[in-house]
Amino acid sequence: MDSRTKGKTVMEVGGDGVAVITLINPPVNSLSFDVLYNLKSNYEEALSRNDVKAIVITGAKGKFSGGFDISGFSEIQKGTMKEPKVGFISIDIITDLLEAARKPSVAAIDGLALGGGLELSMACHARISTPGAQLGLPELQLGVIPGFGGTQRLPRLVGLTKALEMILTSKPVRAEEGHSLGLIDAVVPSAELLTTARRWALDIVERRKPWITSLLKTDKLPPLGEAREILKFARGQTRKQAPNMKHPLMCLDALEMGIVSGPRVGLEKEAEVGSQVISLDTTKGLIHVFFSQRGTVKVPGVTDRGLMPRKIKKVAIIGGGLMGSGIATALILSNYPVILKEVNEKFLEAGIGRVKANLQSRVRKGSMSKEKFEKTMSLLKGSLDYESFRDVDMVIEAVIENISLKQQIFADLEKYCPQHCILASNTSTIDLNKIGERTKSQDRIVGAHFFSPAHVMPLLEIVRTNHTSAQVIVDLLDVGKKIKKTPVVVGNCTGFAVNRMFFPYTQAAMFLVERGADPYLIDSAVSKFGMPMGPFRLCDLVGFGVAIATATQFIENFPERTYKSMIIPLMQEDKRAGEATRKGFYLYDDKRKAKPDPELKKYIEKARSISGANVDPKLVKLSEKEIIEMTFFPVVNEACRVFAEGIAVKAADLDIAAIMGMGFPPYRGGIMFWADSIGSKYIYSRLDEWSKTYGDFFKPCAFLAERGSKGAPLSAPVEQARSRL
Ligand SMILES: CCCCCCCCC[C@H](O)CC(=O)SCCNC(=O)CCNC(=O)[C@H](O)C(C)(C)COP(=O)(O)OP(=O)(O)OC[C@H]1O[C@@H](n2cnc3c(N)ncnc32)[C@H](O)[C@@H]1OP(=O)(O)O
Ligand SMILES: NC(=O)c1ccc[n+]([C@@H]2O[C@H](COP(=O)([O-])OP(=O)(O)OC[C@H]3O[C@@H](n4cnc5c(N)ncnc54)[C@H](O)[C@@H]3O)[C@@H](O)[C@H]2O)c1
Repeated sequence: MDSRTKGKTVMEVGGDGVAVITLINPPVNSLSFDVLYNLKSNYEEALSRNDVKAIVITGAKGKFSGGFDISGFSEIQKGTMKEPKVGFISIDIITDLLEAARKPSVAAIDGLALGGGLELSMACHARISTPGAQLGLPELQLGVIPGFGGTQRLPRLVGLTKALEMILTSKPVRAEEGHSLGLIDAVVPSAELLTTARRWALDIVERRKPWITSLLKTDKLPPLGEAREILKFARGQTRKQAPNMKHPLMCLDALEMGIVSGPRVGLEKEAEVGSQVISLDTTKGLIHVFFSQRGTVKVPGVTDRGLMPRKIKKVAIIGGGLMGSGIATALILSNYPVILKEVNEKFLEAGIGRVKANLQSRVRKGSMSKEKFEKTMSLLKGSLDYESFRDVDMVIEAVIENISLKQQIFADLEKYCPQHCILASNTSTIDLNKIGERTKSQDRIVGAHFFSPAHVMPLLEIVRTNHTSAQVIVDLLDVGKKIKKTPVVVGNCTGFAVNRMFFPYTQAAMFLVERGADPYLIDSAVSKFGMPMGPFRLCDLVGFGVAIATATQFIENFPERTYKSMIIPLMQEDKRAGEATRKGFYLYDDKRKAKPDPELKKYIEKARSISGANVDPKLVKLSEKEIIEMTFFPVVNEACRVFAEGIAVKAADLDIAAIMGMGFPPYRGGIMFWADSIGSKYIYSRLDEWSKTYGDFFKPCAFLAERGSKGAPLSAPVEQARSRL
């Protein structure tokens, strides 16, 4: 491949008169402009050659196409690439050249046909696929819309309701379902794919198979009135589920236009809207997240050293409580044999019971068969001692947060486990160097910080000390991938990245409430901003025991910037400790529905009298924007400290940690991306002002002060970071 080009196509004309065009752009044959312009040239040639009767499009190396090259969107956003004329690709090339050609085209789909890949195939006159192929239009997930005719052709091939489901959920269907929906014409084994597609194309020429132009089909479309009702319902649902995003509604506009005014007008609307969405802030955020999520596994000095992950054949977990049972579930679900160690029979049985319950819930929901359940459970063995640890490749300790207990366990592990065995701890706050103090195994000690519930939450913080070997990190990154987590490698400190960022968020909320702000209005503003719930609802969910234990660690380690509120301890004293006790900041009914509690005022007033805080009329009447700034700018401040200290290697890793560990809205691009969209100068000036009025909790750190003074982006690489890694 020419080093300046990004991808290409090749065309081979067979003796049978079929031109086979192969999309080549590893790793997923994405449709870059180079690929698309090459495809256009191939078509022009094939259509002008007398020896070509029909065309087959396929993808190299078992993948049809993962869609439009997403980096093209970033380039258009940055202005480093010029946007082609609106509709040039979808109308001029895909519709007028390919679909309207006098020679038929057949798509031969192996592996995946996503986004623009599926759209290209839908413009062909038939689609043949292999059994495992995935077919979908996931564009909305990226903040864009299907822009190569997908909003017009998919409803015409599979019906309006199914098309809306596929587009709005971004979920792909498998080939078999695609076949029954009418999206795929035949499913054949991989080895027969090309021969079947060639034959099918010639059969169309010879009129033995129908010549179907997807764009002109109408048989699957409902009558206009019904279609309008379906679309109205879809709009309502979309407004509810994605209130802060415009592009899903814009996508529905294009879809509706095609149904009401015909597919050509629909294509034009799609092209117009497709171009507009690229510059939306939410789209910039989502595209940043796509690449950042894939970037977390690229760790300078670790993953660029040619190290191969070692095979982890067996894992042991110590502690079958909330976290240990969740981690065990995640591991056995990915076929790792697991030993679960507990202190006695009763606790062991309870731990195994929790794993069982996690899997049974899948069986109940129909996402796991009974057979698979039995098979998965058979990978889990219980133990009360270390004898069975002699051949394990990795241990994950998940006992209660107690330093001396963890130290004793690690000393025992060194005695019983083989020398190559990775010794990981799931501690949320404790310094790993302290945990390993009584061993000589510092190079294989690492943090494997899962989030609760561990079998559901997608983030895994891999915590390395100055001694952890690169090989151990590479091994854990591989395990993370296999158990379908997004790993973020961070340095060793109290709270690591996520909990350090989380803490000022809840602290700021307590600060505001002690000065007269309404906790329910804070929760409402934060939910509207896009967090799954507000800080007070979250404290109730986590439980006050955990909240106090975490706060204690932060007060000990970062006393200068901890706001010591008594609201939670006072409620805890009265045995109202959050959702589990049915009372916390909210009251909970039998269905765990939260409702505000007028009695909360009493605790707030008492806490206020202890801290000596006064009601501040300005803070009583905060706007939603001000609430967001006063709760999230302290988070940005802490994220800056984490970045400056080298706890996170890249700002984008903090974006992913915030999204996956805190529930920060992905369409805002993550904490650092969002901060940069507001500007370091403004954030610095607000924090500086608040720190002068309200104290050191808001004091901007040196990194933020430095970048803020120049208005420099917070996410730009740290040159002189004091590496803690
Ligand atoms: C207005 C003018 C502009 C022109 C008009 C545009 C009109 C838009 C047309 C179209 O409708 C829009 C689209 O098609 S948007 C793209 C839709 N496709 C997707 O959303 C798929 C995204 N990819 C995935 O979901 C997954 O990557 C996968 C394909 C399922 C593969 O998953 P797997 O786990 O195996 O591998 P990953 O680690 O995810 O990816 C491997 C590497 O491949 C890169 N990559 C994947 N897909 C794309 C892509 N579409 N474009 C560019 N790069 C892609 C990914 O980044 C990884 O790269 P690394 O460098 O990290 O290895
Ligand atoms: N709860 C969370 O949300 C969360 C999130 C991330 C990390 N963590 C961390 O995970 C760890 C475990 O937390 P948890 O919430 O699962 O606690 P938990 O109390 O639910 O479970 C701990 C389990 O460890 C067992 N145990 C104690 N000593 C043991 C020993 N010597 N051998 C075997 N088992 C032993 C206990 O019997 C108990 O079942 C802690 O370090 C915590 O900080 C917790």
